[in-house]
Amino acid sequence: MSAPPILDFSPFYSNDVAAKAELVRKVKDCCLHNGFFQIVGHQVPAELQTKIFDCSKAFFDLSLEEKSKVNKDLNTWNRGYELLRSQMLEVGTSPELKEGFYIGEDLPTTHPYFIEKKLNSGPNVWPSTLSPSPLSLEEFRDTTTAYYNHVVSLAKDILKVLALTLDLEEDWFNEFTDGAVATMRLLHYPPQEKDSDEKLSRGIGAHTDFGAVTLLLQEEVDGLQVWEKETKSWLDVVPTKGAYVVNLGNMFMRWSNDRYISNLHRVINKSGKERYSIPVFFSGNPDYVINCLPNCCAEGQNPKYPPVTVADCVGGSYKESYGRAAAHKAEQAQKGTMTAVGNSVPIAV
Ligand SMILES: O=C(O)CCC(=O)C(=O)O
Ligand SMILES: [Fe+2]
Repeated sequence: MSAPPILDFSPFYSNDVAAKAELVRKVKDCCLHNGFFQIVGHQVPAELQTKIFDCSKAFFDLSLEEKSKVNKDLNTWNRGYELLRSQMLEVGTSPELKEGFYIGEDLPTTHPYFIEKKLNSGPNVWPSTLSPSPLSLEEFRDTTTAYYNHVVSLAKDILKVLALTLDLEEDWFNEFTDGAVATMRLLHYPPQEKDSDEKLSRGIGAHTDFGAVTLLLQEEVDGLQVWEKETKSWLDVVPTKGAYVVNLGNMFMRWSNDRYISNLHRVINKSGKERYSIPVFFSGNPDYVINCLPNCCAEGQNPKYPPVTVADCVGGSYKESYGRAAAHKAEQAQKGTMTAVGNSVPIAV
């Protein structure tokens, strides 16, 4: 088996019943194998994909002082700038060589999700300048918002296909996708130093994603790798222009009673170039209760996991990973090897 296969998603939008059934079959194979596939033939405009990378570069080119004005530590609902080395997903490695900018649905402070502190919900935060980039702040906001909406809509279409892979009605996930929370992060991975310790250095450490499904757009620089347990090796996911790398998260694996896989992946940027990528994490309606999916538990057997709300399932994983980075940094600071300023990232759920 090689890197995640590239599937043509366009039959989902056509009347070609046979081609759609074939797509469903291929997606199902991937879900059972390692939970990763790539798609082309979606409806996210190529032009928007290019524009959002321009926005991402303009943001990360800002001075640290400017980026720090929208530091995500300044709010508790996971919006804004995440410093280099804030996260540590792989136990035993160094904090990760990446910086990020989090955007979600722009909910007003009067929205019930915000009032009730529901999973990563609240207003977006925006930089106050993009200078010297020629992009205006309005273009930045409009582009990132339009892109986010397109990808969230694609995620819902992918869930329709996932329903079909489980012999369920196409709209089976509607209650889960209505009022869903999804978080997008613009990511920038500076090139790893050539002499950095390979065993410890990570753009993002080996991890599985927390939510239901992740849709990732990579720019042209590679670095993403997916674990293959059969050969115990890391497979490179070479960027394909315009394609989404789609993977199932831990919550979907739990939901399917471990029938479908949430697989390990990581990023090591050895290219010597700046790497940019944009994952969108689709979590679902925070109040929805995840309870073993139909056709995922053998007759007469009990599901492996008790019911859990989306908010508890996804929120718990966030807390754990950021806590790990904070603890590591505190330890380093105590040893006098690193300052502990601005590293802990509390997440409200
Ligand atoms: O940047 C990438 O290619 C992967 C990012 C990722 O795995 C994540 O943010 O969870
Ligand atoms: Fe990931």
